[in-house]
Amino acid sequence: MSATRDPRFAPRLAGACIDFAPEASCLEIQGLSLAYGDTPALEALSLRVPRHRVTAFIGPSGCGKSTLLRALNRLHDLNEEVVREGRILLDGQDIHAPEVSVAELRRRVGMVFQAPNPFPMSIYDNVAFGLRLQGRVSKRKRDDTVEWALRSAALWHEVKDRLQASAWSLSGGQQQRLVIARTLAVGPEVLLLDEPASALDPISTLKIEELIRNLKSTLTLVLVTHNMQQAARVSDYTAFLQGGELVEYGPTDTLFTNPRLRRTENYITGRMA
Ligand SMILES: Nc1ncnc2c1ncn2[C@@H]1O[C@H](COP(=O)(O)OP(=O)(O)OP(=O)(O)O)[C@@H](O)[C@H]1O
Repeated sequence: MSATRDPRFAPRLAGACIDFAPEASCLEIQGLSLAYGDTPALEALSLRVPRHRVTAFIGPSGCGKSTLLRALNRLHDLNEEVVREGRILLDGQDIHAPEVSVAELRRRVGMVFQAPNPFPMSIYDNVAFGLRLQGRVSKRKRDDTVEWALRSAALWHEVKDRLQASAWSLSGGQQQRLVIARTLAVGPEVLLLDEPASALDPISTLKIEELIRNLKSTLTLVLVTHNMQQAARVSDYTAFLQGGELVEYGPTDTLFTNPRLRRTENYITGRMA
């Protein structure tokens, strides 16, 4: 489905930022400011992330892309230096509300990092890991879910005959797809991807990009990338950040071909590192 054919996704421009109807939004960031001690990293940032779309965060090094992504599943909770203001809503619920379980939030909002990080165990056990933590699941159900997750991560055909082999025997690209399968196995609604292909060769990168495009039929995806061609290839919407601020947010094709602000244009045409 095209990003613009669904009327809920019709652009509502406010300045240089698109907005979505609340019912079309999966995540809503409201006035989020975040500092590491005295050093501000995000400044009163507001945006809605549309459901079942790929949204890319781009911007120069240090602009706050990863900080923002990590805030979406509360990865800053253990950093006592971090000071936060503002709210993040997942399906309308404040993710910092006292009744929210962080473990359940992280099940619903999965995260994949730059370097593949499979656990030191078999391929099967990696994917089954989260299911085992969830408690009693029959072996039959576990086997079915492991197969489903590996198929969804486009890895099943490469590993189905060696599920008991060590995950570390896989190539880097296969390991990253295994990590995605491990995340999918617990049934997330959102997948956060922090430079998921930057450590991979070009063919593995294309496989991850194809996977991201395919997963949006069932998931909401948010991608941090340094690679503007990658953002252009896989995302429906792009948010450009600079100095911790949201500068421009719009449909990816518009933002790359006809940005509304000079700051965005300077960045995407390479006039700024
Ligand atoms: N754990 C931390 N402690 C202190 N400062 C941090 C921490 N993590 C990030 N920062 C600072 O916060 C700012 C934003 O960093 P962040 O990693 O979010 O940027 P980024 O856009 O993802 O950068 P890059 O593209 O280089 O990964 C930077 O000034 C960075 O130095």
